[in-house]
Amino acid sequence: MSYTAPSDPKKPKNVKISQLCELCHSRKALIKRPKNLQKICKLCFFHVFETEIHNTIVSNELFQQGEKVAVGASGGKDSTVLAYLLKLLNERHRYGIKIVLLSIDEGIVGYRDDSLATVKRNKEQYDLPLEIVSYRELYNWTMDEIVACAGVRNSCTYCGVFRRQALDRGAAKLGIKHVVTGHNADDMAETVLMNILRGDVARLEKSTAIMTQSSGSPIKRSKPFKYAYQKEIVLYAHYKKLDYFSTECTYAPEAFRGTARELMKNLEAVRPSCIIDIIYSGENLRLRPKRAKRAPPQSHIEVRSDGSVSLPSQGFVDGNRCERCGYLSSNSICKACMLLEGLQKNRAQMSIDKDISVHGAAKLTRTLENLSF
Ligand SMILES: Nc1ncnc2c1ncn2[C@@H]1O[C@H](COP(=O)(O)OP(=O)(O)OP(=O)(O)O)[C@@H](O)[C@H]1O
Repeated sequence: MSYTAPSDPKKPKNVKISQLCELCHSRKALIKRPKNLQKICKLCFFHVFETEIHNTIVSNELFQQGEKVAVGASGGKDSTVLAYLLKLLNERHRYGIKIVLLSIDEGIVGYRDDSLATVKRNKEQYDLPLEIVSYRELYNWTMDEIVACAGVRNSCTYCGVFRRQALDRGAAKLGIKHVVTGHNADDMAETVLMNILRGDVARLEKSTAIMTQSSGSPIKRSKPFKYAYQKEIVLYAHYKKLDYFSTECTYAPEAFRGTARELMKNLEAVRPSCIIDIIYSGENLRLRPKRAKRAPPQSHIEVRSDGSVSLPSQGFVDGNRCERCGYLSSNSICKACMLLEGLQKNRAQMSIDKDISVHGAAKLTRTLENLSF
């Protein structure tokens, strides 16, 4: 096939045809796309990455003109790129949305305080309003205190339940009904895999939805990065020189999620498309209709053998309010309040044990190790 000389005046000299970008055929390829191994230049990478996110937004009709949207901003790579890109695409394609950064301060010293400093800089860099809501003000606990009381094993469960509710409450405070998060394709494939491995069909059914809404809540959540590979998000942040916080959470990810993540990484190394393929499989799974007869509702918090926590399920009623905190909840008592109750009991028990302990710190350590809900 004959090669047509590019019209790009910046065409590099002394570059072999095989080294040229596979899309524009004029600039030198610098990036091997993790998604499809295509060799492309930096500008074409920016263009395809931004276009793919725009296509996801448009084809799923994520936004409406005039809508106020809160970006769940943690200061990490995903949400930083999301905030930057949404602002860019909103201006370029006139979505007509109003973007606000919404950060949750979980109270993890040496981690969240540093990442929040990044979000505060992003606020200035992108000229977007920022709202910060803390676990301390909502629950009177910080994650550091929760881990000291309940151990590190279930920290992700506490943090996940509290963060979901905190994002909802933060959005409600701002009069916003749509929260977007930086969950990416890797996160989604990992969740599908985890639910398959656990046989958790109820969660499996919902795990690939781009837009979700908790029963009883007026606030919807969406994931514009549903099809974006983590490695491409990192490359984009790197080449755009975005200011983000790259330290992992002080508390390790939930044991089983960590294993699923490792498995996903190994699969991706052999077959990069498997991330999208798993999402595609999840999207097309059709589960058998549920049988009318259901197991009696679980009335206690169960700790599974893999270390994860299962919360009791009750009859779902839309528009309900939690009897304790008064916030919208599909259950009579919301999950956050159930977890808080367990924590309060543990705190009381711990202080009794501490008082009567003859071995002081050793006894307290033993108590922490034996705690379960
Ligand atoms: N403290 C927080 N405040 C606001 N939003 C958050 C917070 N933590 C997580 N999120 C939202 O949930 C998404 C997924 O969070 P996760 O903890 O999996 O982090 P992640 O994959 O490392 O993402 P990121 O790189 O944005 O931190 C984030 O991209 C962000 O939109």
